[in-house]
Amino acid sequence: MATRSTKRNAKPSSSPKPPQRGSGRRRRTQQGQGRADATTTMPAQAAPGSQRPAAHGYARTAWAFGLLALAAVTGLREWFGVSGAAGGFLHHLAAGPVGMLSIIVPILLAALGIATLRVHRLTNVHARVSVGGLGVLAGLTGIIHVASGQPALGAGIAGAEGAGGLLGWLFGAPLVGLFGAVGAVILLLLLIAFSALVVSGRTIAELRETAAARRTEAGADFPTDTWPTRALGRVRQALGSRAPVDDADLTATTSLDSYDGDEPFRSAIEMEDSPAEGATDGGKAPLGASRKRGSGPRPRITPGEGAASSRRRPRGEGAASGPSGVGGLDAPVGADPATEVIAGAPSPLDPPALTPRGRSVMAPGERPVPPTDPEAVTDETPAIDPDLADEIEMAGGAAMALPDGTTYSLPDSSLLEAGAGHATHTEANDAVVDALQNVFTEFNIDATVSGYTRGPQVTRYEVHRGRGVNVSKITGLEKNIAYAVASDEIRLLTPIPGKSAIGIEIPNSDREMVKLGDVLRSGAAKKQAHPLVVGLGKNVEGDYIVTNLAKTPHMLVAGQTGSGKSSFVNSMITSIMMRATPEEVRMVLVDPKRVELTIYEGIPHLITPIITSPKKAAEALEWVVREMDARYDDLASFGFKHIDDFNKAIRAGEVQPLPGSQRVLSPYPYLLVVVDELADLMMTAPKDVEASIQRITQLARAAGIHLVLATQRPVAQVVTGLIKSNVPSRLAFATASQLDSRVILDQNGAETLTGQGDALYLGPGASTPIRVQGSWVTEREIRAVVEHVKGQLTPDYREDVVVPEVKKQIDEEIGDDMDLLLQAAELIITSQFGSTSMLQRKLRVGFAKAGRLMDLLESREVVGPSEGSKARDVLVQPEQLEETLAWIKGDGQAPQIDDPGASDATAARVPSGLQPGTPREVGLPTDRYAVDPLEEEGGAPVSESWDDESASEDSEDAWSLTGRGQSW
Ligand SMILES: Nc1ncnc2c1ncn2[C@@H]1O[C@H](COP(=O)(O)OP(=O)(O)OP(=O)(O)O)[C@@H](O)[C@H]1O
Repeated sequence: MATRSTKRNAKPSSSPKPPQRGSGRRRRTQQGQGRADATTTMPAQAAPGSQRPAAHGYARTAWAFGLLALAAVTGLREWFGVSGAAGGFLHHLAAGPVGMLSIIVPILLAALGIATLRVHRLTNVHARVSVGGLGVLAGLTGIIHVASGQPALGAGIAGAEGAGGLLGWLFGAPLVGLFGAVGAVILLLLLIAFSALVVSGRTIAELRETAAARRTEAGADFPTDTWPTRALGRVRQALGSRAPVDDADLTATTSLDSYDGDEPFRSAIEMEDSPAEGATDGGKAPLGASRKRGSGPRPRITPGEGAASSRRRPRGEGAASGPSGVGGLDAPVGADPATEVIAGAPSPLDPPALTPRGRSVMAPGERPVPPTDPEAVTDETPAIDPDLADEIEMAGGAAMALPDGTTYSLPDSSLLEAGAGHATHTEANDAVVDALQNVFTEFNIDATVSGYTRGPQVTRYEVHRGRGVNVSKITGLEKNIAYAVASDEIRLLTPIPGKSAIGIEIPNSDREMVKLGDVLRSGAAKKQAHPLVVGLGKNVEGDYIVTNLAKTPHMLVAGQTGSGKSSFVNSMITSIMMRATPEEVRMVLVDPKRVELTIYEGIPHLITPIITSPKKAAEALEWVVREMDARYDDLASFGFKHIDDFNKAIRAGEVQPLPGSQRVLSPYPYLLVVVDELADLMMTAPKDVEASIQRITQLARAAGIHLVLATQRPVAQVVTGLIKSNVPSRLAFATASQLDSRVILDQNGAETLTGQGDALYLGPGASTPIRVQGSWVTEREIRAVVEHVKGQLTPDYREDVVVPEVKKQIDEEIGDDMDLLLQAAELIITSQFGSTSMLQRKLRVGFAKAGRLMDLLESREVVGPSEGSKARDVLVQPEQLEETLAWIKGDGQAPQIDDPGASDATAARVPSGLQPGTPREVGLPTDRYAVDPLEEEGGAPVSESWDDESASEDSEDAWSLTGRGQSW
């Protein structure tokens, strides 16, 4: 934070400034290798992760070794009495402060030495352990002091050294004086207990949970409905002034401080605080004045009022004028912002009315001149703060015990890199302002570009119309504006939400990347300890945005290929790994594309291995529905409306299992179901998938189950009306057409996005989407985080999520002809007419193929063996059609053949317990139909012929014999 405020105070100035931390890093990034000399002048501690001065490293090492040496000599003296002239001094050093506990002093010194070597930055955890440890030591030495007869200090230090030392005297003597020896010991014991809790970082409720879990592991030998439990329940009831309960009513729960439904103005989105918002103009700030940024207002860039005015001031080199001056836009997207366009920006602490140069009044017609001092470029990147995990823990994140007795640690935030700085103003922006103003002048429209706010991917230019100018006149210029700024991806906002101004969003030629690490380290993310908070990105005003999936509560993510969906899904899963323990959040990942999510295989947050088969995914969704129902059953029987309240009550020990139940209640984790390609699922089992999604989305929020559905095919067949109406949050990346945009957002807009993470986010209940540049996390970062979480715990998969697939044994002979074979079987069974030539005609296949199909049907006992030119016997009844088709496909059992006559012989051949789809054993001459006899014999109909054979029996159409009406 110090870094940021330092930067904000920095005003562009020609006077040399002392180099500042953080700016050096950005300067390096921006100026590239060519400015190596500049970077070398920066202090080495400027960038986190950069090399520290050698002296600093050795000082720490020297301290560490000094402590280890002291531990060694003190240990020799205290444990073995081995020492030289310094023996007495060493003893006083160890025993003076803690008396008899001097024997543990060498161990403490050694631990301190090792910690000094290993820990490079003191965190809250270290502070907590140190304070707690000191408390334990004080309690112990105090008790020793009391137990040793409370030696007075006046009698000499030797007495104290043989008792509790100075520390024991300090704590023991006053307490004995005030409360007597027994009272003092009780207080000191309590001090020890409390300090031990502080060291462990856990609360009593958590310890109870762990103990309960251990009891379950140890078996059901621990009865839960014991008299102490009942007595405790009564005491609680009495203390809480609740209605008296009998033993059987111990399941009744107490009221919590707050319930999930208590939160007014619920919103999934969280932005950074904006203390100055509205302060400048009573809440009607023009664009830019409302920019929210950490601890200060974002500068509002106020360009000149006309293109002519821009000529009055010299422009920086490389800046062109007029529409052609949009030359900045010609720069390659993603070009190094430092070398391309970042030339200067106002200090973020300047009042909004100030120009980037810090002048308080801007003359009409003047435009801000890009300062050349790189210090003036706003570096919005928060310094790497490795305390994200600690902060989440301190903010209430539950510590998770690991099987080896240690605690699960969230990944260190330094695993996610920091991004380059954020520029609030570049020359490219000036060029666009000129171009816009020229368009208004050219078309004789009284409108002014009064300011702009630069986001990572687009800049929003604010246009104010003159008196009596119809807004539609300005919006009607959309195509001309696009032409002038040489971009077909402009987006008009009429008005900018909350402002009387028209917004024109135009892509930056010098786009910035939004690193997930920066988003998760931002104030917006730190404000919330909720484990389902994910880093969304940055909005057009440059504010970091996070969203809480628990409030979302289900999200549709869609956009054309390459638009940034998978990158968002990666950011989302990584956010969760960074902020949630597997005890808090479990995930079901569905990846029909097979490659997108493989990287997460084996993380302990998974509840089932990554699902790649669409069919299994459909089953998994059904499992989610079952899980949701089970959770609802619990909520109903314990009287809660939301899983959060239920979990809170369990943690507080306020929910007891039903009498006679051996169950140990434990909090339910949130369940996040991510489907990376919904289209694949909808193609496999549209009805089942849609029904499951509908049920989950309608009910699952209260059960702590949340769905994220991603697709690159935003069409009505995939994102059906039913799904849309139940998935309230939408994240639209660039789409190919307005139609696709409407499928996702119910409005146009996504078709104008620039791709590569540029997105519109429509929160639940919102009508206007906000534009976001999605956060970006590299595969290297993901691997580091995955490695960290996998290194601590292996996943504990639920076996019932996906039913193991019974391997189908489909005859290889069928190959690609399954569809034809099924059609042939249907024709023959429904017509009860086993004619090869009928198959030829109806399926439009050659004789050889029809014959082969007939042989395959014979092998599956659908028809009997060939009887020369006669039609074959059909062995399966029409009512067995479904069964038979399923069996041919490899599902289900072989249909029962009970034709006593014709099939006797063949029925005897059917082995019982035949595997689905397995052909029955019949000898098949492989080349029986190799040659079409029709062709071979000049077309003479020697084989079965539909007309001839059907007539051969009694010259009647055989089809009509089936009683199914007209022949085909
Ligand atoms: N937030 C982002 N920041 C910077 N670049 C991004 C971002 N998101 C995506 N990109 C760029 O766009 C490319 C495509 O993104 P991604 O793979 O996420 O798209 P997709 O929509 O999932 O495509 P597909 O459907 O084909 O998998 C990425 O390789 C990356 O170069």
